[in-house]
Amino acid sequence: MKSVAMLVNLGSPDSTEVKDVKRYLGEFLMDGRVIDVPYLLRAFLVKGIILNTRPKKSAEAYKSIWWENGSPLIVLSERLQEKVQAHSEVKVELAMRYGNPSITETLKRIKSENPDLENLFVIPLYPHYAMSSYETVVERVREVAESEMPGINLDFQEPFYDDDQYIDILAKSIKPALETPFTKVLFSYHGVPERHIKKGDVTGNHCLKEGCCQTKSPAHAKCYRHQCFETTRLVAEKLGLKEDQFSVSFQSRLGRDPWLTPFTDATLKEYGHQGMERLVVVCPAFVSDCLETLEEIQVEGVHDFLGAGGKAIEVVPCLNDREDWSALLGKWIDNRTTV
Ligand SMILES: C=CC1=C(C)c2cc3[nH]c(cc4nc(cc5[nH]c(cc1n2)c(C)c5CCC(=O)O)C(CCC(=O)O)=C4C)c(C)c3C=C
Ligand SMILES: [Fe+2]
Ligand SMILES: [Fe+2]
Repeated sequence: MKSVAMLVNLGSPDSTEVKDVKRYLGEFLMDGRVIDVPYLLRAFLVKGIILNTRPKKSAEAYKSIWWENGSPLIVLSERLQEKVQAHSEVKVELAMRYGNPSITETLKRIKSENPDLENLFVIPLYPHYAMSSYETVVERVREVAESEMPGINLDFQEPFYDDDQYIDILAKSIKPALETPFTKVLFSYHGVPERHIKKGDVTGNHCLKEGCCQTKSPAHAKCYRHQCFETTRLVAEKLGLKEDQFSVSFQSRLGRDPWLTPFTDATLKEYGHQGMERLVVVCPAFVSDCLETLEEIQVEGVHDFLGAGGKAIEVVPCLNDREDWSALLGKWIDNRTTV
């Protein structure tokens, strides 16, 4: 069956100009799986409130991390695509959920370059299931493919939060930071509103109760919190970390609804106040470094920790275009496709 593979990451603005950041945030936040309220209320919140103030502030943040050749997230995703291609027999394409290269533009090009295409294998570049990340990629690809490439078989890589080879690579990426004596490893994941976890609970009655994420349940197939805890547990086990040598927190919240806790910023300040000797931070929800790791953690987070009295902190880079990670993606592609 003639196949093409497509990696999909979140996306970034086209530039750090306020108008481009505004367009990008508009597309991102008008996604009903990100701000999950009825359309009219969402339009009021996003267009009437958020887009009046946030783009200017976000543009400043993007300026502080932007590279000569563009957004780190895009550049790193392109490098990853190139490396994965070197490990795969089938053509590997790249699209972004928001901004460019868009899913629509990419599927149109794939179709025109491969008139005999039968199968598209999609890898959302998220280890964990969240309606605002993994699920929105799957649904958007389905929607666009229905009009741009009807009849083509669609196959999606499942969230890989507990895949043994992925865990091994993540553990290897952290190991060098643990060669210097350390106090703790903080696993900081992107946050989501608690409501999203409850919405994804197929049992209707499992999530966000005492010990829920540690109690076996069919809800876990879509429980972002459980999957983050599992990645943490498996990596900690691989690295031989004791219970008091690691913890989990959630970063990047938006709005006033309850989001997953504990928050990363509060945790970093608390560790700083304790005068912690040496903290290692890793952000496994992101496979590519981006605004949320380079600015929120490496600049703001480090400043918060050291400012509160912490002694030393090291932030582990995301997997980015590591050779072992690129090879694993290439293997997943070749196992699921034929040229
Ligand atoms: C793990 C993946 C992500 C989830 C889940 C997620 C949920 C989520 N995000 C917002 C709001 C924003 N996120 C922003 C940036 C951003 N988010 C992710 C990943 C996930 N988001 C990444 C990789 C990035 C960085 C993009 C880049 O260009 O580098 C932003 C934009 C920046 C800003 O203005 O702060 C917003 C806004 C919500 C509301 C949400 C879940 C409901
Ligand atoms: Fe759970
Ligand atoms: Fe986000």
